[in-house]
Amino acid sequence: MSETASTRALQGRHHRPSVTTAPGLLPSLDPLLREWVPRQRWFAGKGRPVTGFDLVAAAELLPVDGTVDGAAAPGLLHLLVRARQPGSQVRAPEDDDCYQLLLGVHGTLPPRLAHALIGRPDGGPLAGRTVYDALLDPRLCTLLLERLRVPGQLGALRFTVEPETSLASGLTARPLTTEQSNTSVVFGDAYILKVFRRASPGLNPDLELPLALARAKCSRVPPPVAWFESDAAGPVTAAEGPRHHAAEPITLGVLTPFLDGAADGWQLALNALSVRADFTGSARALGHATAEVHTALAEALPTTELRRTHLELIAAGMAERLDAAARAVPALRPYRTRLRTAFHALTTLGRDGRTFAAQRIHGDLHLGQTLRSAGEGRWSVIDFEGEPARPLAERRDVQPAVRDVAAMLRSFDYAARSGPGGGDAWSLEWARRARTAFCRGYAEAGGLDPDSVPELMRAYETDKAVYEVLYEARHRPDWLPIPMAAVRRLAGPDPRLGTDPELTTDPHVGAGPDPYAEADPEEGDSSFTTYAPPEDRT
Ligand SMILES: Nc1ncnc2c1ncn2[C@@H]1O[C@H](COP(=O)(O)OP(=O)(O)O)[C@@H](O)[C@H]1O
Ligand SMILES: O=P(O)(O)O[C@H]1O[C@H](CO)[C@@H](O[C@H]2O[C@H](CO)[C@@H](O)[C@H](O)[C@H]2O)[C@H](O)[C@H]1O
Repeated sequence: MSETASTRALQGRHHRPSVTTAPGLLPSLDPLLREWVPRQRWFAGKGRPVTGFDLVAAAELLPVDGTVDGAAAPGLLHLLVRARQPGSQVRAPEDDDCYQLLLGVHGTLPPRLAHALIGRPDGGPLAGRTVYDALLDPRLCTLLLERLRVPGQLGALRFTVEPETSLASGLTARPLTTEQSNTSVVFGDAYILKVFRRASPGLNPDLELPLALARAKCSRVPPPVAWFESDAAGPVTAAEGPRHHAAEPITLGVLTPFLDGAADGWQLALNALSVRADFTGSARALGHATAEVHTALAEALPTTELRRTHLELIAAGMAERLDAAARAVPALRPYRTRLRTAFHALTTLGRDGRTFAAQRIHGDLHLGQTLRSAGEGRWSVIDFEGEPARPLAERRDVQPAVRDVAAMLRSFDYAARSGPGGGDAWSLEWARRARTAFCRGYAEAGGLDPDSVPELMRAYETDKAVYEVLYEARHRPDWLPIPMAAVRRLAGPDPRLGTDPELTTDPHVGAGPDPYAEADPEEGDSSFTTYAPPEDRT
């Protein structure tokens, strides 16, 4: 759409009461949303019925009865709704979540948007019209970008542009169709807008950390150029933390430069596995990039020293998550006692007087959160939101940086087990070498050598594997065997059953060679096809 047409569409607002204040709006949408929301990939409360929605905030971004050049034009509604999910036996952090919805409203839906259909309300102010997911409609996405280009306020919505930034206009929108926890739209290969689906009061780390990194001149993370927030103080659940968060704005979406042609680390790893190619050069460069990000975060944002009480609390949190996961996933139960030894080890360290540095970290680092640029082959890190299921306050807390390292090590294991080799001996050795190379790169670039903190690494890798078990059980049950294999490995041998063969290469249980002490990953290994990724030049 041209700039003039999109500007006209934004200005085509009629002076009449907004449909968002009509009392029947949410009741009329309720049955449609109850059917549609739980089917969405981003819906966090899977497995528990939704009995209704409460309206937290609503805004009419484009009038529902607007016209452009005399023709009816789709309306655009912005809603924050809280999903009621009562009667759950286990209270998970995401209970009664608030979701951000962008709804297109039109007379009829063109066939190209059939996949975006939500439904046709029977009554209320939208009776007889078609309501659909606006983020799947390129035309409405382009208009959303126009709104984002202009700093200002619309009701509770606030739009901000980073100072001294001029945003291109009239760019064609391309909604992303990849599997993700939120919804992203690419604009003309210049920007990508990430629209957060779960709306938690408080600054989202996916805005906070990239902004801090950009201001600290760290070039490993695409810098936010514009964002939008809501000042609506909706109902707050215990899961979201202390009440004072209700007064904080809710981060709703962030626009960053799009790294055109970049390939994500997950795909690159699977490609390497499919041709039986070594990945150590890439993994090592990724370790460098991760250490650079950690160093910049430690310089830009508060840090602390974790002592006995902190370590006890961390270990207790890990044990609680293990118990909650074991309640939800019975397959985890036989390993519970042995997994806990990793957490006890942390407590013991604290009691022995050991301390560890803590800082802001990525919080959910895995290969899919890394992008390698097309030309230089330079790694960038994205998606600083943290683990989506954790409360925001916890995701914004300082933590040992090696938690990210442990999470990335899990990702190499995931790639080896889900890739073409399906976890055969060659693939597992590929993962072991990639893990070693990543740790080496991380230490070389100034990160804490993971080999120097084996107890911390084991505890965080265990905690991550437990998180993954729950994540897969909820979202991708077919993938459950992958973290369960790690659980078996990390639990160590069952004294009643003897040694698990996989333990011979485990880094943390002391049963096999220490991969962090491995020879130079760049040294050839005849069992590997040589793989030469473009050099990371920084
Ligand atoms: N700046 C960017 N440039 C290019 N692609 C990006 C960029 N940011 C995100 N992506 C792509 O969008 C996908 C989803 O982004 P991500 O932030 O991980 O969303 P989510 O948290 O919803 O999973 C990523 O896997 C990546 O392929
Ligand atoms: O990328 P998200 O922020 O949505 O993270 C969630 O989904 C991830 C999967 O898409 C999940 O990651 C797990 O699977 C990955 C392979 O798909 C693997 O590389 C990771 O190591 C593994 O943890 C992530 O845990 C979850 O929070």
